[in-house]
Amino acid sequence: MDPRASHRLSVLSGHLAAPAASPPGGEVELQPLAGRAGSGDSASTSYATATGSPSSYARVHGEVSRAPARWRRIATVAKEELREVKYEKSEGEGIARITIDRPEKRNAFTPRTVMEMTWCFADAREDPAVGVVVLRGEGPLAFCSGGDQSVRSAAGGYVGADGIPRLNVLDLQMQIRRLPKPVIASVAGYAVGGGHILHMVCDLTIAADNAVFGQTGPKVGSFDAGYGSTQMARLIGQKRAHEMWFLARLYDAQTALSWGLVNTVVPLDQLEDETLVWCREILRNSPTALRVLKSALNAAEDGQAGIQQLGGDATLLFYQSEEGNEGRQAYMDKRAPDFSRFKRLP
Ligand SMILES: CC(C)(COP(=O)(O)OP(=O)(O)OC[C@H]1O[C@@H](n2cnc3c(N)ncnc32)[C@H](O)[C@@H]1OP(=O)(O)O)[C@@H](O)C(=O)NCCC(=O)NCCSC(=O)CCC(=O)c1ccccc1C(=O)O
Repeated sequence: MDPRASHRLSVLSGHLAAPAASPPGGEVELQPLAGRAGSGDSASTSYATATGSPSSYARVHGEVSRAPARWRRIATVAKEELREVKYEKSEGEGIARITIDRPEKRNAFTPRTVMEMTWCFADAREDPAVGVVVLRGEGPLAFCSGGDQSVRSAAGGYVGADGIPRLNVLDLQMQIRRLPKPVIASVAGYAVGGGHILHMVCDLTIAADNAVFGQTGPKVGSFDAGYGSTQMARLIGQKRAHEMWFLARLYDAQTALSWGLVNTVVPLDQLEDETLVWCREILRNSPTALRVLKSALNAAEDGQAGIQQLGGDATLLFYQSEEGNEGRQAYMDKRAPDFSRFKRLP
């Protein structure tokens, strides 16, 4: 563990020995996350204190529950049976979980896998009960090993049952970027090639300690000159991005953490729990704040499309305001709008 985190934890363990008063609902209590290996930084975030005792915020909110979720499997989405992806929602919690389900191929994706993921992400976006989406791979060996090379065609893409070559993962990347809810990549095992890019376009990445990251494109005659290059350079810097693409090496989870490619690293057997805790912590926060922040954090990188997303959020909020509705109502009433009661704040 990071020595700073270890020091903070030991300082705080004295203060946290007795559970804090539980807020109504009793689901949470303040206690250290014992045995957690992580970046240290994130492990200690909830406990950071300037006074030596838990802050009033920490006392009120406490730690989130680590109880297992109750997952409900959804077998059909958009009237299509899911064959290469598993889709689940947590009962009563607001978490949607999408699992690439081709472990025998290290979760490599075909055009069909990508379409199924697209349907699931669209469903998660539309469902008002969903507040956060998790993307992961089936089994401990791979998050995703990129495009399935056995269906890659010289005709210019990956080919499915319809015989049409596609690079539809590029649309999926944009869908994740523009989904107005947080998306977390939960990575066990290999995240390589197009699979590495998928985790990079997610908002957060939680890695197991067996996770391995890298691009293989130059070795297999492929590259991603879109987000796969630009987002990588934003995350880890130009020199490292050049290294990652030019040498096409694979890197372990600790290296990925030190490079800023992932948010935290946890033991493999804690990956699911830790991902749940992050989801639950996010779900406590204001959905509108999260939505606007996601747009804002992506706006500069995404150029006009990013500003459009952020601008859309502003319109959405304005449509909910009295001032916005005065304009609409006046039009419907066939009268001049009266905006005089709305202040021009400095
Ligand atoms: C992932 C490995 C490092 C794992 O190694 P190991 O644990 O030793 O397992 P293996 O024995 O190699 O694999 C088990 C089994 O799975 C098959 N398999 C694994 N990955 C793939 C794959 N990507 N395609 C097809 N099959 C795969 C493997 O052949 C084995 O099958 P057997 O029948 O048992 O032999 C290692 O497997 C590995 O290096 N895999 C290849 C990684 C790779 O090169 N991926 C493709 C990179 S290119 C890409 O993803 C482009 C995608 C794309 O659509 C795109 C296109 C254009 C622009 C942008 C994009 C974009 O994605 O952004």
